[in-house]
Amino acid sequence: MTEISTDIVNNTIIKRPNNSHKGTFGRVGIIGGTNNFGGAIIMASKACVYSGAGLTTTFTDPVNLSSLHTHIPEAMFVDFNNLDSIKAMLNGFDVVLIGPGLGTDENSLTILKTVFNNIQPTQKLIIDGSAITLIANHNLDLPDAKLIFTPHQMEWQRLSGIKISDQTDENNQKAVKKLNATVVVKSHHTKVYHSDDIWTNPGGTPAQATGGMGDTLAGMVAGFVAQFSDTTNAVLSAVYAHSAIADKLAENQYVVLPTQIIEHIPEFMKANEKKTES
Ligand SMILES: NC(=O)C1=CN([C@@H]2O[C@H](COP(=O)(O)OP(=O)(O)OC[C@H]3O[C@@H](n4cnc5c(N)ncnc54)[C@H](OP(=O)(O)O)[C@@H]3O)[C@@H](O)[C@H]2O)[C@@H](O)CC1
Ligand SMILES: Nc1ncnc2c1ncn2[C@@H]1O[C@H](COP(=O)(O)OP(=O)(O)O)[C@@H](O)[C@H]1O
Ligand SMILES: [Mg+2]
Repeated sequence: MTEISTDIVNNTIIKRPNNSHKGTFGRVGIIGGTNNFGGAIIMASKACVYSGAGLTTTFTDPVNLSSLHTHIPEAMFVDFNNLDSIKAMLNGFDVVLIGPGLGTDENSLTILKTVFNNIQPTQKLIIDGSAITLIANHNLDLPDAKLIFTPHQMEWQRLSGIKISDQTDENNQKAVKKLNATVVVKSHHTKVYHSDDIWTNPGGTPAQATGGMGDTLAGMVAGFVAQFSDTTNAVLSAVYAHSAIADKLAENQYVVLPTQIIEHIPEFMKANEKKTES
């Protein structure tokens, strides 16, 4: 087991090339936010944009539209009930994130199945929150894509069948290999599993125990994976950055809000960028 180091982070966040444009930094589609979970998709979308993704499109319930644009006008909007739009647009994304606030009703299931049936093997698909619960509840087959899961311990129990008390590295790793995915098992001491490798996140604080904290992480993972070529290192760097920002804020705050973490992402990335252009 390896601790995620600042070396990984500093070598992942590259200095941006001068001859770049928004297309250089990835196109991301983010899907979720039923009418009662609009905050989740707004936080995920904002975290993705603030992490530097070039173009972010949010597929959500139309009830969230004005709120989404008030908080993050940089994100584009598509009605997630329009399955034809999902089908037509999905393959234009480098990265798709599905699940924050998606909900677990029939409509949510239909949206998830539409994504699974249309995603391509070359695309990166991040699966979080309700989408994980839906896969477990309906025993869904996973699509052929580059899969990244970001469950908390109960979502991991639902997906893997491993009770929280039995979630040892050995048991988790066996389940991860069957999924053929990168898995971020979130807790007060988050671990990242990929093939034979296991990383532990050195940071994190109970000041982070607020709804929306994982939605924010999922958006950061999407933004990092969209920009940085080594996908595993991008995931590790997002996990590290999320808690490192929180730890810093917690020096002076009893509670750290997800939206406060989001505001500090660009500053963290600047302080931790690679010193030479690559
Ligand atoms: N503002 C918004 O729009 C928000 C929208 N949200 C959206 O809501 C959807 C549902 O997600 P969810 O995580 O809230 O509910 P669920 O999947 O039932 O899991 C909770 C159960 O798991 C248990 N548990 C055990 N270990 C745990 C651990 N380490 N971390 C966390 N939980 C742990 C826990 O145990 P307990 O706390 O009761 O002890 C409880 O029994 C999802 O789409 C999400 O994106 C939220 O993000 C909130 C803000
Ligand atoms: N006590 C804690 N110490 C460190 N990190 C925590 C603690 N409690 C929660 N977190 C972090 O907050 C996030 C919670 O994710 P999740 O439960 O999916 O939140 P939500 O779905 O409400 O957005 C994870 O990244 C987890 O590691
Ligand atoms: Mg969550």
